[in-house]
Amino acid sequence: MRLSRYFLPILKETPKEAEIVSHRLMLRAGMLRQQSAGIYSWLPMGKKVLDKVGQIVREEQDRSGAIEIMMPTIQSADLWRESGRYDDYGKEMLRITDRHERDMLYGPTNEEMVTDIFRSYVRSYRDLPLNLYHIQWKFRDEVRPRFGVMRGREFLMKDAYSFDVDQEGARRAYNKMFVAYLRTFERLGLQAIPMKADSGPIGGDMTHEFIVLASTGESAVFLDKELLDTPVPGADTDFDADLSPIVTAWTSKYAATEEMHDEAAFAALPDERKVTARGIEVGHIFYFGTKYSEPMGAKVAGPDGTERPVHMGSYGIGVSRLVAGLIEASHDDAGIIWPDSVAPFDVGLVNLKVGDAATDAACEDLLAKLEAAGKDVLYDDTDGRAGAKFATMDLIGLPWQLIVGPKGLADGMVELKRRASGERETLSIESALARLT
Ligand SMILES: Nc1ncnc2c1ncn2[C@@H]1O[C@H](COS(=O)(=O)NC(=O)[C@@H](N)CS)[C@@H](O)[C@H]1O
Repeated sequence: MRLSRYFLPILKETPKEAEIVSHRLMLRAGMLRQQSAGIYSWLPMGKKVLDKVGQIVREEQDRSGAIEIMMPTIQSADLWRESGRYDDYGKEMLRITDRHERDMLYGPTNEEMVTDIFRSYVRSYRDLPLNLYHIQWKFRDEVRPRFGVMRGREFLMKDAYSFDVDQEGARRAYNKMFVAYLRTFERLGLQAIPMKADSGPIGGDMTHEFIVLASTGESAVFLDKELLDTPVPGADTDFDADLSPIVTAWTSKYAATEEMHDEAAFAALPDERKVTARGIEVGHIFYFGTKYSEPMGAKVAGPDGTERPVHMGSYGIGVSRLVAGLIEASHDDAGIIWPDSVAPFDVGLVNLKVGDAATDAACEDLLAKLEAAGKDVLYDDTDGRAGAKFATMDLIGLPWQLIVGPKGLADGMVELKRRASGERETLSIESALARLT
């Protein structure tokens, strides 16, 4: 992509309304534009990252055996009356009426709708287990949306829903999602720790929040340092095997958010293992039994022929929140530092002397070769000053900068910079291509 033909509205100043670094950097790097409180347009580079995050989430859901669907954002209030949540949900729910005066709403989540889909087709335990998910926009009329997309009103969520014949089956579904979440956040380059959450009226131990440690996190968290070294299951994980040993390894050490913190238990840890930090909740998984299947009549006939309501769980990941979370976890004073897996472009190609025939030719050749090798390149072919070009590249956080100027070219050399380490290397064009492809 040539920068001269792209749409990258970089801001020179730091927007004063942005209180946390990810909000500041997303605005300055031309990724995002606020349209109204908590509601944003995703500009080209922001959209690219959002899609890459969503794709990694999708791949790990699919790997675990979950099946993708797409439910609408607008829902009928009738479904929510069946579950009894229409009145409970309060002011967070955006309630609307259509031209026929029918009560509708912009979905904050989809338990009722997915249960309606399930009950319309599934009748037998032989059709279980089943996990349906989608990656869809939600609306929650937060009283105080803030921190940019970290706490928005319209936000992108992956929400999955599992259906099983009994609690044991539901635990297996829960464990699959637990492992899928560990893999997802690791692939995003994040250290996300599962923490026991409040299981509410359902009770039990099957509810965890996945927390990314970051200084601007909204919640205080307490954990055993050994969790930071616990291995994440590999891509060859057999999701049909018993995953409980993995879940036990991650849940048998102390980890709690403020609301669940047990000071005495934490105090029992040796000092060198006590970690107190702030965290960002990037995922939340729940088992809630027959809470929706009972009132909505989602049931299956068991092996003995008797009908029973299915046992369900729901599993959310904040896809748009993750874009901000990634920046909180990976930035420096110069700007964003994207992990390779979600970077909007793989390489920033910088032409230090646009209009100089040799430099232009070398850049065109490098662009063609890198793209032919499947690399996504942002080529800064604008005629700005070198300093401004470097500042932009550091701000937008591409993993590699390939810098081409007439002096280096005279010796057949170019400069390669690794954004994360700041390491710069002068090397031949061939060597640079070899490093990048
Ligand atoms: N206002 C918001 N802005 C951005 N992300 C949010 C917001 N509210 C929740 N999220 C993200 O969405 C994830 C799931 O949301 S949730 O409320 O915890 N869970 C659910 O909605 C369940 N129904 C999961 S299907 C959260 O872990 C968080 O990462």
